[in-house]
Amino acid sequence: MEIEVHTRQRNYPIILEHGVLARAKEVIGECGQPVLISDTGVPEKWRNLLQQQYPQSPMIVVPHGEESKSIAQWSGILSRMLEENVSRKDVVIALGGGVVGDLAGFCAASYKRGIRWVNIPTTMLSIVDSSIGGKTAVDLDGIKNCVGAFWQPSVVLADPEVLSSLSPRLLSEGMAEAVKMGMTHDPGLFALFEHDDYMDHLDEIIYRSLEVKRKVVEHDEEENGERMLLNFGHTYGHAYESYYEMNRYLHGECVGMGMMTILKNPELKQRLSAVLTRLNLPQSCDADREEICQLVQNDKKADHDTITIVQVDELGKGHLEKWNQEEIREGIGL
Ligand SMILES: O=C(O)C(=O)C[C@@H](O)[C@H](O)[C@H](O)COP(=O)(O)O
Repeated sequence: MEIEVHTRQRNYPIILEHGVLARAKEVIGECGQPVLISDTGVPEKWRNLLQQQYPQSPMIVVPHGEESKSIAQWSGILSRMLEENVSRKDVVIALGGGVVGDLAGFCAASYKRGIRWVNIPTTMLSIVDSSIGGKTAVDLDGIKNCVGAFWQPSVVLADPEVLSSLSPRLLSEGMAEAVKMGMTHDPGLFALFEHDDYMDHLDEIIYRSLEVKRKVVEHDEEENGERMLLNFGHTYGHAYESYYEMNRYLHGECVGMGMMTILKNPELKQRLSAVLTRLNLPQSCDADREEICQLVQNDKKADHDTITIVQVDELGKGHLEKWNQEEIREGIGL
């Protein structure tokens, strides 16, 4: 199945197809001398499957984990690309989860003022969420995604087969982003998680999430309004990630806790809690609340005294609110 994403920067297809990684080269077509970027967390069989199709291309493999989304890794990869004589006609191919996509995408966005890139997500989180929309970034001084650019990929290859090698924890954290999109935009998507057989609907979960994301990105490519809704759960979620120095909880786990922190409607909160329990996702943590408030106030999206947060009072209808310092404190029960 092909989903076409229309943006001002460029239009591109998401190819959602079982087994598409095995025929990546055929689908991608002419792309100069590609540079492959992956991480040590991507099983060798997937890396080999891509490398076999591009035997002449260098594959740059960074260590697995959020620490790789750094200025040091970014600059190291750019130097390597220069060394490999990568030209403006060549293409970066990212194979991995959100970290690889964000890092490789930002390398593509910044190298020689921007070259094409292809994203091949290998985690649930990156398939349903981060691989589309063109947000590329690295972290700076503990602030997530502080340095980056909107740089849309040229093709996204979403192959659900790669999920077979994912741990249950990684699968669940990715589901958290799909749950989020259900909460803000698609009650039917959320409802799929309210039954124990949700894994039987994996393809539908992926498709519906991609459709939510596509529509939002098409309406608001650079996050001036509607796209902010995709930040549901992220304001406190990013603060939890920073508090634990990006290594105790996974991104999706923090988003789950962030949604529970911010949600006020008791009935919805109960439904979300039941879904998170089903997915084995944490709902709260022992972070110091004063420090969390401080981190929220320093969020890159805070606007001096206020921050725009996303609230959901009715399932499928996220809305934006401006919160001041006091409301941020109240939000976490201080
Ligand atoms: O694509 C978007 O827009 C999103 O907000 C998706 C988020 O789930 C994702 O975590 C995103 O990378 C966060 O972006 P940021 O702008 O808060 O750094």
